[in-house]
Amino acid sequence: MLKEKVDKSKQKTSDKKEEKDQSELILRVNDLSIYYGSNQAVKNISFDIEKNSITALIGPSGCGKSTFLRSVNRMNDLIPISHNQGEIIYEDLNILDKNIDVIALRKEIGMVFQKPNPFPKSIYNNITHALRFYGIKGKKRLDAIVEESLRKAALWDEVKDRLDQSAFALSGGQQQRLCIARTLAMQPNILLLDEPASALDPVSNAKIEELIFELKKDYTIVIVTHNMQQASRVSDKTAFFLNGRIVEYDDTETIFTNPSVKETEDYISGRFG
Ligand SMILES: Nc1ncnc2c1ncn2[C@@H]1O[C@H](COP(=O)(O)OP(=O)(O)OP(=O)(O)O)[C@@H](O)[C@H]1O
Repeated sequence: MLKEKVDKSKQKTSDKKEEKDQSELILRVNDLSIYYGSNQAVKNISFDIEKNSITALIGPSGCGKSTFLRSVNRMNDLIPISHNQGEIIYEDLNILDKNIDVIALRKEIGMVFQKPNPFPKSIYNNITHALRFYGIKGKKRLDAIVEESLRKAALWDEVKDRLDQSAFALSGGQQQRLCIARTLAMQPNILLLDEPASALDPVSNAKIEELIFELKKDYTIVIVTHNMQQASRVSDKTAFFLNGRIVEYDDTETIFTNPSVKETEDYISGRFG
């Protein structure tokens, strides 16, 4: 759908090998810089994200992780002083291109925030709200999507008998799984998770972590986390951000057992940040 909205001819590449390589990648970040006014929060970062992988973004507070994450589904557009340079290539299109249909983009690239933010509606309507906005109708169809998304978010068994109750009657952990279900209902390709478990109790935290691992089969996940154990347990790749730059990006196992940069080692061993 997103592809229909821009001039495809400009974006095509004729290089077959490159096409093959790209088919295994879902995002390619090229020389991306993001500013708030004159403050450069993200500085010339370049890296690739593979399909159906979990990528953890780690680094001390204020180093640009959330700013980068928000740029992937254009949430930074909501901050008037924010502007950027460079590219984030998704399906041969530059997400940052002004001609991109941002509504369609956010359907394909969903985001879940640190604090659960359900709508002041029933559990059922939390899931169907956006579906109706996108023209998906019919009780049978909506019922099926509600059940499927709640099952995927490991919440169905806990709420199936009270779908008409307010989402606010759920615990924080359940509310966060509802927010994940709401995002999954849109059938996204990529899930952006900004510290999705950090505001939750340890049991809910563990449930979300288990869920993230499960979801990897069907989605590409990019997660910002301050929890080093969590990053090392769930992710395939880890990017270490420092002062707006990616200092090291590698397989998670390498980052956590044999990092090549001293700052990475200092950070993951708790010596700063
Ligand atoms: N809405 C905003 N307006 C202006 N500056 C912002 C805004 N959001 C973030 N910044 C600035 O951008 C820089 C990077 O912030 P960002 O929130 O991306 O870091 P972070 O690594 O995600 O931090 P944390 O781990 O604490 O969430 C910081 O200097 C921050 O002050």
